[in-house]
Amino acid sequence: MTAAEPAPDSPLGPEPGPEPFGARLRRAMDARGQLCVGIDPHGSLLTDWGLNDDVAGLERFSLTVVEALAGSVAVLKPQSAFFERFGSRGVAVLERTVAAARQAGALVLMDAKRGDVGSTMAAYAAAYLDQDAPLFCDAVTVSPFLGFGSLRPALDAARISGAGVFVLALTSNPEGPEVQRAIADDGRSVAQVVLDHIAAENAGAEPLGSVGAVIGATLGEAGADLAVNGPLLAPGIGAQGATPAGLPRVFGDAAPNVLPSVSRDVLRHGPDPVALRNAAAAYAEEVRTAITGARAKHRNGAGDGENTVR
Ligand SMILES: O=C(O)c1cc(=O)[nH]c(=O)n1[C@@H]1O[C@H](COP(=O)(O)O)[C@@H](O)[C@H]1O
Repeated sequence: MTAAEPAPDSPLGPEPGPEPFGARLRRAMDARGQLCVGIDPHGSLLTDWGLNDDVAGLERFSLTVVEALAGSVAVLKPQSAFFERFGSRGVAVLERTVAAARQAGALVLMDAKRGDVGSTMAAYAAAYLDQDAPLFCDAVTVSPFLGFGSLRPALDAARISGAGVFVLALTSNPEGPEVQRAIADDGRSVAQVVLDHIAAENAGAEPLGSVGAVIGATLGEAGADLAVNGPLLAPGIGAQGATPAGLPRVFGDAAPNVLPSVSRDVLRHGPDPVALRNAAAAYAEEVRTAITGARAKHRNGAGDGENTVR
């Protein structure tokens, strides 16, 4: 029995669990727009902001982004690597960044891309998806390339704590296809196998499942069935060359569930909080225009549909 289930003989029925991540994300995207801003404290950005590339600079940078954006952007996505490079003091800054962002009303997606054998995956789940953990987040990115089943401890922990899990499927980097487009024994691509597992996890969830897929906005077209009933994190906008206008072509009918993500192309506007906020708001508006425009076109019978090819 998991912590979310009632005792079989309980006269009280099930305790209401925490609200699932998918429902919280849907509400946040409806209220704030479909946009995730990455907190990626590159050394070069710290320098451009007039900060030292040290722990104090890291903290100033990260908390400035939180202060500027956590009240208006649906999701903030700290990239763990940029904090880990400073060792335990960097991780302490990451803890404070996550806490401040959640406190200010943003959902926090930890970009950690963890993946390991199931027994070790349980420890990663304990690190990010247990409500009592110092680094507890609303969601975390994970890698399925040790087999989707190896992610089970994270999927179970997320369900119990009302958190989300974003599974890499078709990443934005040019090296991804050699693994992700490889064809499995049954004729599906590896990415499609991952997507089908995600769809099974999200079956019946309303308004949106809590297991997401990572699909690069850079792909041009997905070439996979993206109907997973879950959020689709779409990194690669801005510095990697993708644009909000290109989203309908990649995501087709799944566009309402897309969470486009931008890091450097928003962060470069700092340290002025107003400039950061304006840059994020401009992206959120571009996304809204692209997605509502594509829906209107679809209603008039000219939908894209490229995303449904297997
Ligand atoms: O999981 C991710 O967020 C991710 C997946 C992916 O396929 N491509 C990708 O760029 N990312 C992350 O998204 C961010 C992109 O940053 P920018 O290129 O500066 O917008 C980085 O933190 C990447 O690690």
